[in-house]
Amino acid sequence: MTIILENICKSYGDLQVLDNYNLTVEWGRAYCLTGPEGCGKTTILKVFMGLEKPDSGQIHRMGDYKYPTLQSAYVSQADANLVMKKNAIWNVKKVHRWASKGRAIEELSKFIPVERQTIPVSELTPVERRFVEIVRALFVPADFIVLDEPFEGMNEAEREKAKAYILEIRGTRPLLMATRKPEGVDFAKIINLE
Ligand SMILES: Nc1ncnc2c1ncn2[C@@H]1O[C@H](COP(=O)(O)OP(=O)(O)OP(=O)(O)O)[C@@H](O)[C@H]1O
Repeated sequence: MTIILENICKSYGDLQVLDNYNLTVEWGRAYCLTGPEGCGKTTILKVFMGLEKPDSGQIHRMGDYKYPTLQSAYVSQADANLVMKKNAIWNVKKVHRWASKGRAIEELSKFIPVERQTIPVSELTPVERRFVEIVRALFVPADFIVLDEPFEGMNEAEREKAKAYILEIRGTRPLLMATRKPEGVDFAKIINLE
């Protein structure tokens, strides 16, 4: 399955963020969009997932004649998918009605001590919250993996741990990520938007 963004244009008011942008994402491949703050990385991820509608241009989801969008495992920037007053287990479990609490604890325990899994995620450190977002996103099956600044704030050891977890669960699914600084991103083709 190949997903192609073709001649995508997107503006917010007077600000043109994407001007005839093209991207081909092939099955089994990993890509990392990089570039300075505000250059349009998150916008591309959202257009790719079908969360933002482009002003013009085509999105080809080949082989996907039945569904308007594909299912994405999405790690959003700045913990946008987390409910801050709820705990980590609740945030992971809510991703799917069939998700089991036992499995949520098992996965979270790879990154966060059990006693910290039951406090509101607002009281976790920013890096712990990144781990919750990653576990949450990868908890249920999806067609592809989309990561927006997944390793933000992490030291090298934390990043390597998160990376190994993501790559193991990912299998052969396509992966698209975005980051201002592609440090340690040796698993993806770097696409510089500058
Ligand atoms: N919903 C929106 N309404 C108005 N402006 C927006 C909206 N979303 C994004 N923008 C603006 O579009 C530009 C591109 O935003 P985008 O989030 O895609 O950039 P980015 O490269 O991901 O930046 P960062 O590195 O900060 O995450 C920015 O100037 C941003 O302020």
